[in-house]
Amino acid sequence: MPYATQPEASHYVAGAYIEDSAGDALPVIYPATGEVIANLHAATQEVIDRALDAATEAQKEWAKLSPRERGRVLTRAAQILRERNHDMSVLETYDTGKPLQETLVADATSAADALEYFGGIANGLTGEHIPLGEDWAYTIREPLGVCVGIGAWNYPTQIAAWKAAPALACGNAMVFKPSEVTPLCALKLAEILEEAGAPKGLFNVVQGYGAVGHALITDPRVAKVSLTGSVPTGRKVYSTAAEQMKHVTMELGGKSPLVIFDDADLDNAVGGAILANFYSSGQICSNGTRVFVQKGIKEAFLKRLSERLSQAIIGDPMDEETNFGPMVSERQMEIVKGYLAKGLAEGARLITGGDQVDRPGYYLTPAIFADVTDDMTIAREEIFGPVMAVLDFEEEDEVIARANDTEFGLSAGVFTRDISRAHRVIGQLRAGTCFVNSYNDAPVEMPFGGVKMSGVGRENAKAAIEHYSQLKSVYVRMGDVEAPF
Ligand SMILES: NC(=O)c1ccc[n+]([C@@H]2O[C@H](COP(=O)([O-])OP(=O)(O)OC[C@H]3O[C@@H](n4cnc5c(N)ncnc54)[C@H](O)[C@@H]3O)[C@@H](O)[C@H]2O)c1
Repeated sequence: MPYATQPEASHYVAGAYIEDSAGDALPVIYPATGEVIANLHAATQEVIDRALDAATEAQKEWAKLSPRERGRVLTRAAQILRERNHDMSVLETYDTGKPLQETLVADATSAADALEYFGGIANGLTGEHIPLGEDWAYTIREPLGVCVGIGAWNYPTQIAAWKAAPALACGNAMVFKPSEVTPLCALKLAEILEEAGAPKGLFNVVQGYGAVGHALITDPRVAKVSLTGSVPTGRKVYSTAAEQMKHVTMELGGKSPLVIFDDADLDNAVGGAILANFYSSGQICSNGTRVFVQKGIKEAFLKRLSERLSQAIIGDPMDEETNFGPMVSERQMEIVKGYLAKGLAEGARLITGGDQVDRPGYYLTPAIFADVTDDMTIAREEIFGPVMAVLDFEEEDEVIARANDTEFGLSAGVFTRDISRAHRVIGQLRAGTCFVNSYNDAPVEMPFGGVKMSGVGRENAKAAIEHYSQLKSVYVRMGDVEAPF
């Protein structure tokens, strides 16, 4: 292996790599070959304690710094990340299997964007002055304390940074637990933050399965948990956090609608549907996997889509020509195969794809089902793989009702040349993150998150500040106190 994928140790705590081999084995598998590329261990309670103690100590000092000084550390970390973009992208590809063509532009770069953004606004996080006649009040925006971040496996660098950047900007410390499937990238982020001047213990990484996540969120030293994961995990984590009244951010799953009207620009709509279903081999929470296509454009849409899909270059993700990589794990590939079989059994028409590629690793060709109906399993459940379901519709009101008929509400998109219709429809779709004539853009300046079962709270943009800080109100009396006795 030309690139060192085995880290010095499993965890990064208080500014150093530490190991405790008593923890459960955590092998790291390269999805493109099935090879083990690193051997780690899940954190033991001792490691968890050390991380939470270090974070508690570091947070006190960090919160005393001026916001400008905190911001400067984040901005410097962004710069280092950009300088190391190539190595970070290679590591992201080893961790996830996503093609280097993607990771070079979407992962460490997005993480750097977040650090830069929150570094930039740190010194603008002020309270307000409230005039009350002679008296007055003011508010102070205070940190929460120690925050726990728990990640999913599809965007390991980005998820870690999207949580760390606003948390640290607000004066919090963080203990981050990456997904057990992709544990490598967050360790590098911890190194870089410290190199940029973050105090030891401010951002710690502990590895582990769900039990480690559970131990972190039940610990009284923790003030907040931000989870990126599935709805079933979100339910558990939210209810556990509620027992100690902890703050939460929940970035969960989706089954988002992409609505294509027959006046849409065909190539843009097809491009949008590809981005909404096949980028990162379909392993994106906000994907528009229910593609509602108006009857007038349906056949042309399917034809153009099939043509463009034949241009997918499936292969070695380290080859920059490759634009479609493997699934993250054998388990995920088997889950997706199960959905493909259900789609066929329930009567959907497979237009193309869905085959396991004859090579090592966990490759499935991108699949399109047409004639999908609302009640089919592939139209109701999150698949988290390269499977597009195309559903027909005729009327605007009809498609809005059907698009909203889901427990999820993460994202939604509309393609049409009629600008009034675009905004009218988006206005009625129950989703947190929406797109007009586009899909899956995630600039850090725009809030990201879901409604209904897809989540609570928002990441990115100024909105994230609300979720990593709390207001203290102070009433100031200028005159004498009048008491009844
Ligand atoms: N909304 C978003 O921003 C977003 C982004 C990416 C992925 N996702 C969602 O993530 C899911 C795929 O990721 P996944 O398979 O890693 O999700 P998952 O729910 O299986 O795991 C997510 C994380 O939670 C941890 N975990 C599991 N049980 C836990 C428990 N009881 N207590 C604390 N932590 C626990 C896991 O170890 C992992 O780190 C999909 O549903 C996808 O939609 C959402």
